[in-house]
Amino acid sequence: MNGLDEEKAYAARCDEGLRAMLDGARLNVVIGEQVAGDRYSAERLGRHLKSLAKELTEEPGGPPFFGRLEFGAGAGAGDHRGRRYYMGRRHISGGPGEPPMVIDWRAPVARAFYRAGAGATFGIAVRRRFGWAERELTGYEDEHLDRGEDAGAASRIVAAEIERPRVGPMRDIVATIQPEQDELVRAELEESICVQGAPGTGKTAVGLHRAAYLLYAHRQRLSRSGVLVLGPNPAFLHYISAVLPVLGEVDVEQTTMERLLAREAAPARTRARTTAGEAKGDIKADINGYAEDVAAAAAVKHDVRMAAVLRRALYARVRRPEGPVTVTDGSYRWRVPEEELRRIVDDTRREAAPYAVGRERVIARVVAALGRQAEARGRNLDGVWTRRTSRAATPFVDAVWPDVRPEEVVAGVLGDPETLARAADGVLTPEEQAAILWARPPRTYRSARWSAADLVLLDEVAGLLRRAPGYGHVIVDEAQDLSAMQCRVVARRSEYGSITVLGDLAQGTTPWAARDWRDLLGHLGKPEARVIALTTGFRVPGAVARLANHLLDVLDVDVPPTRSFRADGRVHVTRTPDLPRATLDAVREALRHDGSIAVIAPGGAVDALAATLRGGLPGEAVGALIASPGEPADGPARVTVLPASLAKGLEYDHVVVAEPADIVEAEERGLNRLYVVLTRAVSRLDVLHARPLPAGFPEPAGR
Ligand SMILES: Nc1ncnc2c1ncn2[C@@H]1O[C@H](COP(=O)(O)OP(=O)(O)OP(=O)(O)O)[C@@H](O)[C@H]1O
Repeated sequence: MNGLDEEKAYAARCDEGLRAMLDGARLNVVIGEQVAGDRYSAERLGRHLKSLAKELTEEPGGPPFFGRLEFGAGAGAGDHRGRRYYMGRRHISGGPGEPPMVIDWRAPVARAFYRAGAGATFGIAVRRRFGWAERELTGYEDEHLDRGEDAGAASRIVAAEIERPRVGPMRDIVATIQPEQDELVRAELEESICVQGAPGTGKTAVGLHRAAYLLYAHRQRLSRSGVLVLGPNPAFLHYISAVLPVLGEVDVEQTTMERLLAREAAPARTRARTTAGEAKGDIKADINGYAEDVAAAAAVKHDVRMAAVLRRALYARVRRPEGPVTVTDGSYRWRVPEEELRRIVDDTRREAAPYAVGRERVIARVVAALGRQAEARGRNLDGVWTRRTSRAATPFVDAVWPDVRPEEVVAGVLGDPETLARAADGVLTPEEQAAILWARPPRTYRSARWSAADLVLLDEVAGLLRRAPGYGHVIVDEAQDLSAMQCRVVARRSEYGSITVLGDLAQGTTPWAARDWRDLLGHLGKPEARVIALTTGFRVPGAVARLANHLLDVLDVDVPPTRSFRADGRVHVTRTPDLPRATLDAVREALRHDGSIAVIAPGGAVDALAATLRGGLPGEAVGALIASPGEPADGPARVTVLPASLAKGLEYDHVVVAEPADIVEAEERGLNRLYVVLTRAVSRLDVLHARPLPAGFPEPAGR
């Protein structure tokens, strides 16, 4: 048998091993349900075994391994001296008493697979990478690290994986994680990190693999507290949704800021209208019927000063006690004098506990003061007495420290000029106050119609009222677009956990997008987080990277340019008098190649372009002419038409950009939007324009 046949035979044994594990897990579920001593333990054991079986069943039929390590006999190999390990997406057990057939890519020894090079071999003699076509093992590549060989990223198999045409949702990168990415994936759970990465450097990939790694390394802790992944929009979530399940992790919550807030909010808040405009991040949406000042209102609502305004508005409800509290208790009357009540309220405020906790404390302290008098007269202070006295003291507490809902506070601020003026005095200018005031306030807070920005304000107040439990780890993608107030939403959910912040200052497109990571990290509650730059692009080819780097010069952000990993690919910039016709021609040309195709245009032009393409393309390509990106392109239909505002985070083999000048002019950070759009291309980029190219766009000559 030659080497490849031997490896194929091993792969076949691994498949059997995996099947045996699955059968065993299924059997255990059955036995577990029958053998447990009592119903409680039967249920617990059953649940545990079922989740193990589910994890195994979620495993798609991918290759059982992607790499192999052979450690040398030298001291550098430590405990691994002379051993051989296969690396795969998941662990495959050997027979009883035998070592595992495949080691999980997250196990400690796998670190050597990703990081070793001729400079630091980690004791490895030979690193082998396997090439697969679907389930068929097609070849392998050896690097004799002990002889100074180190193909690194120039490995044929690594290059083929990175340059492959893209179809459907995002895939995992476990076979080809690069050393600088692995460092981030395996950063300690306690450490919060911020990854500034140029387009296509693998930020999203790193974030998702970090989630999978942390769940492996800290399973118990994180299965209690949870891991949350926040993405920019539902299309992006759809695009990334398959990665973690493929890695065996099915319990990670992946959502957007709006969905998180709408779900966690009280029923009244879920009536928030997230209009199509707002979902796109286009804040010209109609909030409370007054479209004109919406951009100005959103800018103020997302400003961190709103936190101070809301705090003041909430605590303005706390009143100075007037008069004593008296409670009749049988033939006695107990009395707490006004002076003592004032002390209780003042002391409680000084303690700065959440508002609802403060209220509980005031009740408890008033009851304790009454109790001291009762006890002195020999009363027995049992539970009944305490409950009755608490009830008697409640009208007083309602007057000085009222129970309140977040909706009441926010509606008070947005709906009543006087309340707002008091809370915002010296914080917001009169113009800013006018910008956020409802012109037609609702009759009560219950009938208020909230905007996406209002959800953030409601969450801020909810956070002032009581502390939310939070997550063990939060991963925030496209974080540069978060406002200060949105950062505080994340901070509240990761106060006792850590975060991974992923983003690119050059891709900031919201009016409040960050220009400096330190400010943003401060708002996220992790000012000390390490900021690491990734600069090697694995998506865009060299020609696209050069074009994007040109644009970077005029974007006014301090980020390093991209170096493309790839020499292939091409860019065509074409002036045309007939944009729809030229788009159709470009898509026809693109259909001659493999992979996905996107036509990215200003929002207003999408419908007309889609209609043109539908009219001019063969039937089978038409099925996927959709405005919702990220959906798997089934069959031969491979074309997506999407607005520039939805392109963030996505990638397509062939990208046709229609009219860059219109994309730039459509919004305040239009040039950043264009930068995002241009960097979606994996292989080929067509830029079509009828109007002159926007300022900052390099002249076509020379490319
Ligand atoms: N080590 C790697 N091996 C193979 N493919 C990789 C690697 N790193 C990244 N990629 C691929 O490169 C592409 C870009 O990665 P990803 O989307 O994570 O980048 P990003 O930095 O989030 O990009 P953007 O800022 O543009 O959204 C993806 O297809 C990803 O799978």
